[in-house]
Amino acid sequence: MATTTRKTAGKTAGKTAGKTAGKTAGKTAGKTASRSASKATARKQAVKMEEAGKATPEGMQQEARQDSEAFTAALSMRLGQRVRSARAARAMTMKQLAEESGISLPYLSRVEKGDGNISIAVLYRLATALSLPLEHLLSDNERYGADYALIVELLKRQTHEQLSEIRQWLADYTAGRGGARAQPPGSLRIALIGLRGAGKSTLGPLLARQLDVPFIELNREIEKEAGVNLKEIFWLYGQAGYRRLERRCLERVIATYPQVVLATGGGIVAEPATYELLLHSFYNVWLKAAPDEHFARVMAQHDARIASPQLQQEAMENIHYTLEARAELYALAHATLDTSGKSVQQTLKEMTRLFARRRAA
Ligand SMILES: Nc1ncnc2c1ncn2[C@@H]1O[C@H](COP(=O)(O)OP(=O)(O)OP(=O)(O)O)[C@@H](O)[C@H]1O
Ligand SMILES: O=C(O)C1=C[C@@H](O)[C@@H](O)[C@H](O)C1
Ligand SMILES: [Mg+2]
Repeated sequence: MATTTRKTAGKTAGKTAGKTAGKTAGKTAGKTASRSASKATARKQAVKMEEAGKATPEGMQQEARQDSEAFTAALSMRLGQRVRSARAARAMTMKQLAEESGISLPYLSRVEKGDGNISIAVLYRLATALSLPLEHLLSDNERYGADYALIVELLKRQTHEQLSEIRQWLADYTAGRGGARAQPPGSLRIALIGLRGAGKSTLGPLLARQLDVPFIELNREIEKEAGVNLKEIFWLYGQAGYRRLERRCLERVIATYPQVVLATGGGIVAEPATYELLLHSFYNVWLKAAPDEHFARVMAQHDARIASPQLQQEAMENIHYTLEARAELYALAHATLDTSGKSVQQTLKEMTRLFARRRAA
């Protein structure tokens, strides 16, 4: 009885929401003739993107800059295809899915055709009715084949420690199968990672001199590649453009230097594909410091730029929350050196000891 009541209530709420969403979408589309014409053009472009294989996240991001309507249409189409194929895999009719999810049949039909500006609440109801995690409908996992979804499920059942081992094992396994990224025998690629003021640019050249290997500052390589400075790169190409250049330059450093000390940009760890490549191809050292120390060091370097108390407060807060958000990622490094309360020379000594041990091992 209780279940029936809950189901009915859910259905009614769902139907209303679905209908409203449908109506709103309908109203918007039908408002003016020119709007529906541009919608049709967007859909045509979306089909072209699909045919040209550009409906990948990267392709869509590029296209998005050119035409955001085509991007939205391509996204809706993909979503519709995923709903349709998940429904088909469960041998559910459209009517059954509409009933189970509490979404009106005409609206579901539009969603499946890629013609519904679907809300997250409706999407959640569809995912629940299909007994799928919400992200399944949003991600482009189908690109990776049927094994991928099963591997993800397997991984979800592992502990953090087991996942760490599995990642390492996978890295070795792919390297053993000719992965070009592995460190060749005798190679000594060291990457320094950490937040602003960690000491990557200060300690990097000192360590490289001691080990008698080249020192590379990744941000300088990125500037050389782009032909403009970092500030202009962000201004011209945005964060995503910077990340693409970062990836390309990292690949070039790997291909060029079997031995190197690399100072990375602080945000490299937030880009999973690039960070995986870095972890895979370098011995990574996290230069760790307390947030207050990061702040004091950055202040000492740029005090003219953050002179007002309000800006100082903002900078301090920024360091705190960025470090908190990245700590788990930085901690994946092969070694961590806590530099808080230590001089440059003390930290350098610790690094030297670390690599003497590694070479001896
Ligand atoms: N133990 C220490 N290790 C490293 N640097 C230290 C230490 N103590 C003080 N410093 C000072 O902290 C500053 C570190 O700045 P540095 O530019 O090397 O950081 P970074 O990691 O390259 O930052 P960014 O991400 O902004 O490039 C330098 O001025 C350095 O002298
Ligand atoms: O910590 C960061 O997010 C960044 C640090 C810089 O080195 C650059 O890599 C970029 O400005 C981003
Ligand atoms: Mg630096």
